Amino acid sequence: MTTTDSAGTTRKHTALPKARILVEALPWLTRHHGKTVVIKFGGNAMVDEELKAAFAQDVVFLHHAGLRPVVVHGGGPQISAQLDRLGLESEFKAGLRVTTPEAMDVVRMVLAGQVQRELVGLLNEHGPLAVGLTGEDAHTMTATKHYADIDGERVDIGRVGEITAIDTGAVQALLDDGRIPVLSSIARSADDGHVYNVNADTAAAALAAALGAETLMVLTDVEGLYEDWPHSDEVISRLTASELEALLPDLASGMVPKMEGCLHAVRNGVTTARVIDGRVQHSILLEIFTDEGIGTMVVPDEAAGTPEGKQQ
Ligand SMILES: Nc1ncnc2c1ncn2[C@@H]1O[C@H](COP(=O)(O)OP(=O)(O)O)[C@@H](O)[C@H]1O
Ligand SMILES: CC(=O)N[C@@H](CCC(=O)OP(=O)(O)O)C(=O)O
Repeated sequence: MTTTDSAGTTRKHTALPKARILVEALPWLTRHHGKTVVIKFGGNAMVDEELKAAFAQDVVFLHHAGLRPVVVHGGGPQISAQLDRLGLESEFKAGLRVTTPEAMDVVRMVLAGQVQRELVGLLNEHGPLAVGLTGEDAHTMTATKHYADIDGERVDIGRVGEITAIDTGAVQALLDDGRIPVLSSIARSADDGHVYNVNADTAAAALAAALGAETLMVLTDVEGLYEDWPHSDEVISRLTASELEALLPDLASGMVPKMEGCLHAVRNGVTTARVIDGRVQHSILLEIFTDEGIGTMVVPDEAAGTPEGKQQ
């Protein structure tokens, strides 16, 4: 926009579009204030340094905007790379890593010792905010051994866990203290004392439900849930829990735990679960604070009649 004053001087105003963006954020700031948002940062979305730094900025922004962000991180590709360096194979069944006791040591080392440390470090460049923990800490997550269901058969896939209980005490205390909890998806079993490898999408969804979060946001390396993957890249922008349930048997690999997690979350009190493209810089801010919803949004059946778009 330009203006011309009485002396005939023309000035270009560049600030207005920036102000518009801030004003557009106002209703979303009001709506989300004080609400808990669980953000799952997938290993495949952690592709470069700039993206990781932008992710940290977004999470810190949410914190300063009055939301209560909780990060659950993945690290599948990072675990596979380390196993490979050690000459150990990566095998997946039903979308889950077959985890031998030897591989479990590597999973724990990479998630808690490498990926979590890196994210905590990036967040803490903005202040003393992030505190890392695993599901083992303060019994935040308790697991039991999970068996994969492959064509109706119960298959042993080693030290893979499913969550049986969540104690939100430590996470709530950190949030109340103005911190940003960063969780690795590892949990101890109360049955046998072993530490188990839990899929990070499943862990994030279970935590979102236990915390009574408003939003579960899953950042990955695709635009959202594709309708006919891998044949088309048409993203499903919104679907209800029942619609998602009907789709689940046809989903493949990495999307299975993600969409099962979204379903679990919205069936257990979370208002919306979203799968968004973590390769887009500042995708979290775009999703939370602007009118343009991106990715796939899952809503409870009761919300079926509400308008399209970011109304939840
Ligand atoms: N219907 C689908 N829509 C989108 N992606 C799909 C679909 N089915 C399978 N995928 C695969 O799921 C992958 C994401 O899951 P995953 O590799 O586990 O990522 P992350 O590390 O983010 O958890 C995508 O890169 C894609 O290859
Ligand atoms: C049981 C199981 O498969 N656990 C995952 C845990 C990490 C994870 O989920 O990472 P992403 O989110 O990056 O895929 C694994 O070992 O790869």
